[in-house]
Amino acid sequence: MALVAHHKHLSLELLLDQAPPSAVAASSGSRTLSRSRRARSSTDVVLAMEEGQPRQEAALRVDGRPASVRLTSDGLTIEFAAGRRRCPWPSAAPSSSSETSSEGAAEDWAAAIGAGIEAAAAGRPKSLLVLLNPNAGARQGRRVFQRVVPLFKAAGIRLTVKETKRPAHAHVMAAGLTAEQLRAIDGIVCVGGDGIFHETFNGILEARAAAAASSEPGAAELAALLGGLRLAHIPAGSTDAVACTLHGSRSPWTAAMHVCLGDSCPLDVLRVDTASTTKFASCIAAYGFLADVTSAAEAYRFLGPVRYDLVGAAKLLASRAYPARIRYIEGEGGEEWRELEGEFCSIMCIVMPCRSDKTKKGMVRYGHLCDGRLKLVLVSKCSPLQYLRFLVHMSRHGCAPGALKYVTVLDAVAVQVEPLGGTGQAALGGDGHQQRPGGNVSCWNLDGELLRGPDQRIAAEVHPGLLRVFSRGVEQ
Ligand SMILES: Nc1ncnc2c1ncn2[C@@H]1O[C@H](COP(=O)(O)OP(=O)(O)OP(=O)(O)O)[C@@H](O)[C@H]1O
Repeated sequence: MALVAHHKHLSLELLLDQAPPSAVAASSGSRTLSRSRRARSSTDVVLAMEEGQPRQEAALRVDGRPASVRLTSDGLTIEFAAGRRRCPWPSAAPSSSSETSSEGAAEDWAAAIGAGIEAAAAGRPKSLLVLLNPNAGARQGRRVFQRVVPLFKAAGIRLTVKETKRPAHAHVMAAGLTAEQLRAIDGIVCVGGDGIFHETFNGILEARAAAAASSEPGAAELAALLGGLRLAHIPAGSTDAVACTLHGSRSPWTAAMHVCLGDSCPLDVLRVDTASTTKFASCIAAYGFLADVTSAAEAYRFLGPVRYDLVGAAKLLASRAYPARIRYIEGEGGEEWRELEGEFCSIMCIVMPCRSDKTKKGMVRYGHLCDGRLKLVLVSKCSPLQYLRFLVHMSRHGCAPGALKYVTVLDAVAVQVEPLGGTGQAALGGDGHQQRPGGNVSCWNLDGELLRGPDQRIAAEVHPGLLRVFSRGVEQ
């Protein structure tokens, strides 16, 4: 039995093994069961039922995307996501409401369609933990989240919301999730900037590694539950490179829609080891210019996101270069370590394309979410004007090999960096770097979070698909 809805812009199809009994009895051949009326959207849908078309699968899809159904006093309400050319998703899920011929028929249809959705939408989450940073970006985290809550409600998703109270709180909350708490959720939604997403997945991966290494009873289950979690980023921060890269848009509705629809894809993660700690980055590990800007901008947080532009301009004029020794294994079938040494304004290990308002096509234009590689970008010592040229070029075209003489771009799977300023050890001062006898030492910036500590030598390696995220990648 198939339920088909016709509309000039939409196709809606419900495929069921078995029709609801009373609905089948009420129909003969192909007939219109109910007529639609204008609801919250301008979409008119006519539901028609066709008999004698046995199908193997059960699904309710509108334009190929899963939809949900609710039985209200008005009749059936079918809610679905419709893409638009300029804004990928609408500001609220459009719905179509249909008047049914009788209350009994409406109930039968609601039950049948609901069963179809259950069967078709196995990947859609039912319950989510929300970690919200109210101080992210322009302190609009709560307001942004309230605007997308109706989407989660429409999709029938239960939300448990926890706000962060201080830096690193998301890390602690994620790392402290018990097996019982994890069994009750299908994923974690991070609301804020790249920082809260970074802290959350670092907490998850840290707890997962500890559980995997433990022989305690229940540790294996805990590791499996942590490994099965999907993460989402609803953008409300300063840069929001994670959401921009996962969905090609900085829209919170787009990000929320991908969660509601249960989209899922693997994401590469960079493991960064220092002598004393292990951290993970999903976007970028950067030494030099970016870390100096992030570190100095901390003092101007009250200015909001504009602090990065102001501090960035000052750091550009100062244009520091840092001596370092770099070893790397090339991405294309490489096994041997290669080595180079020099003075660099910037050393960047870019894991995902890193799209943002400043680099709309990505810092790495043709990068992937899960290709097991990073782009090693080395900007050799240069003048402020040359560095500005690099920034403008990267913002327009991304980092590509051979584009600028003083910029080296390499495909790699593993990188080791040893700062050679002074003793190779940085004691971080207020502005993130400190003059040493023998040269300067900067610090590492992982997804916008500074890697504090005296020893800035790192060994970094890409772990393909270590995380799962609510995304389908960027649709062209
Ligand atoms: N309640 C809180 N109060 C103060 N800081 C917090 C709070 N919750 C999280 N933080 C910290 O805020 C920092 C930035 O968070 P986030 O990335 O979400 O926002 P952002 O505005 O985009 O920040 P950034 O520009 O630094 O990336 C993180 O280092 C995090 O530890």
